[in-house]
Amino acid sequence: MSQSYFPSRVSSPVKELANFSSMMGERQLKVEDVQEAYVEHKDRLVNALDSTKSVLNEIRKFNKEEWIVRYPQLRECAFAQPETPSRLRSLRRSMSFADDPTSETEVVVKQGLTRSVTLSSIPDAKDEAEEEQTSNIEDGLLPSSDFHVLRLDLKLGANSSSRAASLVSQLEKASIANLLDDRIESSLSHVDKLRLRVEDTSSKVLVTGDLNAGKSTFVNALLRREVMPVDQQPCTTAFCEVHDAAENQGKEEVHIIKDGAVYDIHDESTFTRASLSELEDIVGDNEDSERLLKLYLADTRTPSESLLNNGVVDISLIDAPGLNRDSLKTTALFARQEEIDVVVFVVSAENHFTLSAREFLINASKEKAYLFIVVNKYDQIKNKDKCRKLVLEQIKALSPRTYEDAEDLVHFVDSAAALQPYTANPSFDDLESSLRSFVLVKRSKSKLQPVSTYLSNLLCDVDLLAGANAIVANSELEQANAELSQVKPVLEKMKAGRDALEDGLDAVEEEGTSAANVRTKSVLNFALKRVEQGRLGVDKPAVAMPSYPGLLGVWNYARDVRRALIASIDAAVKLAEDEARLITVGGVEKIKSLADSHLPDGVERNKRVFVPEAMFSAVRRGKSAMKSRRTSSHGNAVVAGGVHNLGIGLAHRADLLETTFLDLFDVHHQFWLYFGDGHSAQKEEDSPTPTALGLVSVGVGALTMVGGQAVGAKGVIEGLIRVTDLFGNESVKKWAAPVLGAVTIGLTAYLVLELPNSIPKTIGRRVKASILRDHGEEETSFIDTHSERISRETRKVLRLASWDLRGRFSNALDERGQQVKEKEELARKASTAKVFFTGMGKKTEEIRINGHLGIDA
Ligand SMILES: Nc1nc2c(ncn2[C@@H]2O[C@H](COP(=O)(O)OP(=O)(O)OP(=O)(O)O)[C@@H](O)[C@H]2O)c(=O)[nH]1
Repeated sequence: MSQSYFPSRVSSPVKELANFSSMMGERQLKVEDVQEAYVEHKDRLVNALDSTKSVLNEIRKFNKEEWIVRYPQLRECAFAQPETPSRLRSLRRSMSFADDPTSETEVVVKQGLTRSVTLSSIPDAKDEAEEEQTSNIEDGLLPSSDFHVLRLDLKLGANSSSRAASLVSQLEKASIANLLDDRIESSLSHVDKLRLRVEDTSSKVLVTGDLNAGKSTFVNALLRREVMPVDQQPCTTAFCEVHDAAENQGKEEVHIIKDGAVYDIHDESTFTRASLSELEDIVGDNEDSERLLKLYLADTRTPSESLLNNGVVDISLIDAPGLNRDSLKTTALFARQEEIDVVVFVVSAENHFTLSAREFLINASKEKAYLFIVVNKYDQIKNKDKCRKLVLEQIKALSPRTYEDAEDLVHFVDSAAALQPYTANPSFDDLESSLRSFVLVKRSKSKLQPVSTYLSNLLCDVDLLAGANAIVANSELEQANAELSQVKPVLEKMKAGRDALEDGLDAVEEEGTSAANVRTKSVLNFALKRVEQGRLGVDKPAVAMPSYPGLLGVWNYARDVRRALIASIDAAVKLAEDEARLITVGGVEKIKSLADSHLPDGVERNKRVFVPEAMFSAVRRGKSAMKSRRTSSHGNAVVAGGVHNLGIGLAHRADLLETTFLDLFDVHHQFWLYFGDGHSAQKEEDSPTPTALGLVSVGVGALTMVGGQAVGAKGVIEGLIRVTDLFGNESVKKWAAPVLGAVTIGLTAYLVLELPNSIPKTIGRRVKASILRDHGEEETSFIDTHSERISRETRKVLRLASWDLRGRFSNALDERGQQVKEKEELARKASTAKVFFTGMGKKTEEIRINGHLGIDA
């Protein structure tokens, strides 16, 4: 089944009015039937006009509020396949739009009473259209693929400059839609006028003919009253228009229209009133000027008898002057007027057609194919058959179509006799009946048919417009849906993954930060422990542990050991930072992979390259920072630790590098290790130079150290007390001093020999103590400060990276959300438009069927 935007044409509409002419041929035709058919036709047309109006208004409203209606342009299809049958090729059109002339779609345009536009890619539609087209061509309907009524004059003509033409092609959709709206608006006002015309029941019958042919007598016979003056000498030149007195409030009267005035029954200034009895004089007085008189007559006969008061159409009879050279032009002009529905030509059976009559008839038959001919004074003719034959032959030559319907249109009568009361005059009755039907048929042709044709054309245009727009709407709907099917899942996926991304980023940040923290603590803990033991804090330090140069170089040795140990702490901090860098690199990589799995294609990834080396550095701006500046390999970057006096850069601190005597013999340490509370020792280490007490302490220290190792602290103290006691004894004094001196010297020698081992430990302890003192004297403080600093920096970098991803994700989400919203809106509009335009095709079809449009009435 083909996909068509319109229903298939419903066939066999009622054809009463189409059969009017043939009805004319039926002698038994009843006047009432014709009247009824006319009224039905009129009512159907009025309904069709109203429905068309509402359809046009709907399009205008839709154009303004919902959808910019596109204006299609159809051209002979340039790209139809050569093997396509020529008949089918004639149906193919290349459709483009005025606002987009370059994009062409091949369509099949079904033309005829109805019109549909179908995509040529739909095979069934081609076959259907082909059949339709063939039958229409056979019916004499020529194919036309352009607009009839709603045509927009977008082309500036062949002579227009190419610049102007290109301007036209660049017209925007909206401006073309506005032009279309204007066109529809003017069409609507035309529909209003047509409605007035259809509803206007007045119809004029012009009675003219040769001089003295008996026109006035004929008019009087139709009225069954002697109203029009007969036998006027010389011939009258006035046009007497006879109306039903009902139009003049039932009053019988003559209105003489003033020269140059446009007659208005309600405007006294346009005419002068006179009584019917004055008519003869008025007509007689107006011999030289062609005046128009309005006669209002009361016709008392029933509607089925009366011509004037027939109940359907307000017929007015116009008794025109007899044709002569002077009046010929005026009468011919009069006959051409649009409101003249029927021309009744009165010819005398005695005289046949004069030269003026022939001239008039030839011209009139061009304008009005059928003429109603009254051959008057037939009673005067002896050889009636011969006369009839001769007259008909003349008519055949003058108006062939009238001749064809001669039985209805040519009447041989005796008008004078029709005026005789109580006299049967069947031929005149027959004439009257035919005339009345003819007036209605002609009226149908002259007033209803043009309306019907206009409506048919207009509805065809609506079909074309709706069909083309339905195709556009459908393709926009398909496109919007296709785009939605791509964009929507992306949006859904992003929405669904939003929490996972948040959790993932939080986890990366937390894990990275905590890993850096733990790792720093472990590295520094390890390093400090080793330094305390007199070993380097890291395995591969930049500054190696010096080798012991001997007693003479002990001072330099101590200084070098101190420097190496301090540098190794620096190295440990650096190591912790390096490890944090690695952790950060890992975190950044994880964030990248989160970006890959959560950011849709086409979203730009973070282009900034992460430089781990840039971590733990900051650009110094303040002067105060100059003190601890430490230029790194990254230009102005200063290692953070150096800036904050937190560790890295210890090897550059003069206070820490200063070597003291206590580095050689840490007497206080040893002493307080055994005798103190373990805390006070540090206080004593503030003194950078050896004091007297310090020197004395060396000996005691050495003693205690030796004693501590050899005999135990308690034993040494007890020994010392005993030694003190001995000094009180005079005999002991003599030998005790040399012995004590010798012991001291021995012990000192021992300590000196131990120096290569003890110095690193001593210095290590002192260095650790100094560093810890710098950091609030809490052993963990130094480590915590660094682990916090390093983990904070790690968090900072990871947070920046995740913020960037969050930002990109949120922007992409908003963008996709917006896209989906836009596409959904597009799809909604296109879907509404598709339904609207498809429905429009159905509506025009209904109007056509109900209004019996496109039928030759
Ligand atoms: N016998 C006979 N005489 C008729 C007939 N019709 C008209 N007449 C006479 O013909 C004469 C002229 O008739 P009018 O009706 O005045 O003719 P007209 O065509 O109106 O004349 P103009 O307007 O002057 O051209 C009158 O004397 C009528 O009585 C007819 O059918 N039979």
